[in-house]
Amino acid sequence: MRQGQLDAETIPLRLGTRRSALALAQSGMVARDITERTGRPVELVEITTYGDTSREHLAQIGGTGVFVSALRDALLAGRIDLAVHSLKDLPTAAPESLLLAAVPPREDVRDVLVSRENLELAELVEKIQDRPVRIGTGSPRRMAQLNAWAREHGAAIETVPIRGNVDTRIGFVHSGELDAVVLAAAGLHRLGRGAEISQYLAAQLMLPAPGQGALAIECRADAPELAAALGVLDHPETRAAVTAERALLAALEAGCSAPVAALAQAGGENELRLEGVVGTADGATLLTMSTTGPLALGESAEQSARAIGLALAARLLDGGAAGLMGERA
Ligand SMILES: NCc1[nH]cc(CCC(=O)O)c1CC(=O)O
Repeated sequence: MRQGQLDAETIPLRLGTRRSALALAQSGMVARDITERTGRPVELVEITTYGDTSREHLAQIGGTGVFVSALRDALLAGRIDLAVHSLKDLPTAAPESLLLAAVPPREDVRDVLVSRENLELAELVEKIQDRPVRIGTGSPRRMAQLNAWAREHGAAIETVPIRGNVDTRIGFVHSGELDAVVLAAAGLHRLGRGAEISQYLAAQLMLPAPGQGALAIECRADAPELAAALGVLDHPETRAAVTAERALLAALEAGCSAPVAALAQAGGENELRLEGVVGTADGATLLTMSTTGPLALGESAEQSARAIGLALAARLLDGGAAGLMGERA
């Protein structure tokens, strides 16, 4: 215990983070933000997760949720006061003992291509005629949409499952093993590596993952005062958007095991427009639907956003999503 510190507000908040460059960058930004906006000092506590050390493919060790559970364990054990996650890695089922204290403003939601000679997708296809264009991604969602694009354009693309941190993935392009990799713009921006982006993929080509580009700041439910203090970092429009996207994902997870993409964006006149894609990883089937609903803020915000996600999920399931097989994005 520190001596002479009677004022709890001067004791640093312990912010749990993964040790990857991206996690440290994200956590550092949130830590600075908290200190700036609440005056409270924050210290980073590095937590090693199984996902950081395992060489197995993500799908084999249960998806990106492995990154989250070690942080949640540390929260529940009282080793840290708050955790920062990439929202897209957060399982849709939240433990009741934890609170989503804040969802800060979203970064760029798009996926991007980092490619050899800085070429765009169409240019790669044009240039490489003697073999399929090799594009690295371990995400069935990205595979589905890349393969659907290839079918539509009569292009030969081979999606190559890869994993690892941003450096490792981009390294496959520099080594010549792959022609391109697909990554989230948000991660590269936060790492200060936006200059390496060869192409921003439009949502019509590559709808992002539910929650992509957004962060989640989580704390224990038995710390309501801390949750309220962290609430100054919350961006209600972003929270509403990711709530709709994640409600859609949760409903589809219950009904099918196909890759899912979803993006909600505030439109004019206080509307939230939600688009969803469900497909097969080979891109042979891609089901795309959208809906709009009220962008409610305040008391009814969560329920209203969830309803939009559930409504679109129901339509997608009706439209055949339930019959699509494959792995989850
Ligand atoms: N699944 C890993 C992951 N989780 C969050 C991001 C990027 C940052 C974000 O989307 O918020 C990434 C890397 C990527 O998909 O390129």
